[in-house]
Amino acid sequence: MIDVNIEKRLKGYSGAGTLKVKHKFAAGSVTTIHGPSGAGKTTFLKIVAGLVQADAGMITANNVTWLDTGNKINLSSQARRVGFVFQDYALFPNMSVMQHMQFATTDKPWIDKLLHLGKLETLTIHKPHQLSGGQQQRLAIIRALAIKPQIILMDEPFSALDKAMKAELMDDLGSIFSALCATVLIVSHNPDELVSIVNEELYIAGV
Ligand SMILES: Nc1ncnc2c1ncn2[C@@H]1O[C@H](COP(=O)(O)OP(=O)(O)OP(=O)(O)O)[C@@H](O)[C@H]1O
Repeated sequence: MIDVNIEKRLKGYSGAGTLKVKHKFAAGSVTTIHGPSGAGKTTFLKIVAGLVQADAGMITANNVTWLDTGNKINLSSQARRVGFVFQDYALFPNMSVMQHMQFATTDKPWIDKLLHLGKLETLTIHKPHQLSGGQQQRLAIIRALAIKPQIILMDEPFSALDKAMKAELMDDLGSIFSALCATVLIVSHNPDELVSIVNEELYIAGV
C-alpha cells in the first residue's frame, strides 16, 4: 500500500504550477497514471522514489513513513528500495546485460528467470549500445525487477516494444507482480494497452 499526499511546485516552460497528488494505492494493485504532457507524472514517480524532493506532504508505504515534511522525515531512495523503470532506461553504458543484473542481485535463478522474461538470454555479454531500443527497454524492466521490489514504478515502460512483444511480456509481468505482492504504478500515454494487468487508474490533471 502507498498512501500519498504531496505538493510540488513545478518549473514549467509556460510559467510555474503546482503538482498535487492525494491518493491511496491499494496493496498489490497495479495503477495506470495518465494525464496531459507536462502535468508532472514523471516528477510524481520520482517523488515517490525519493529522487525528487516534494515541497510538502507525506508518503507512507507498507506502513513505513518514507516522507513527512512536517516531521523532517525523508527516507533515502536506497532505503525505499523501489524498482524504477526510467523513461530513458538509465542503463550503464559500460555494463553488459549480465552485469546490470548482477549489480542488482546475486540470486542466479532469479536472474535466469528474468533474462528469459526479457528474451535477453542470448545477449548477456552485450552492452546497451549493442542492443536494439526494445531490448534496452526490456533490460530496464528486468533490471528493475531484480531486487524483488514490493513497490514498482514504471515510466512509459512499453513505448519501444511492438504489439506482439508487449502482449507477451504483459502476461508474464502480471504473474511476477502477483508473486512479489507488488504495488505497481505505471505512467502510460496508452492506458488501453495495459488493461490486462491494470486494475486502478489515477489521472494527474496538470497545473
Ligand atoms: N525537480 C523538478 N522541480 C521542479 N519542476 C520540475 C522538476 N522536474 C521536472 N519539473 C517540471 O515539471 C513539469 C512536468 O514534467 P514531467 O516530466 O513530470 O511531466 P510529465 O507529465 O511526465 O510529462 P510527459 O507526459 O510529457 O512525459 C515540467 O515543466 C518540468 O520542467
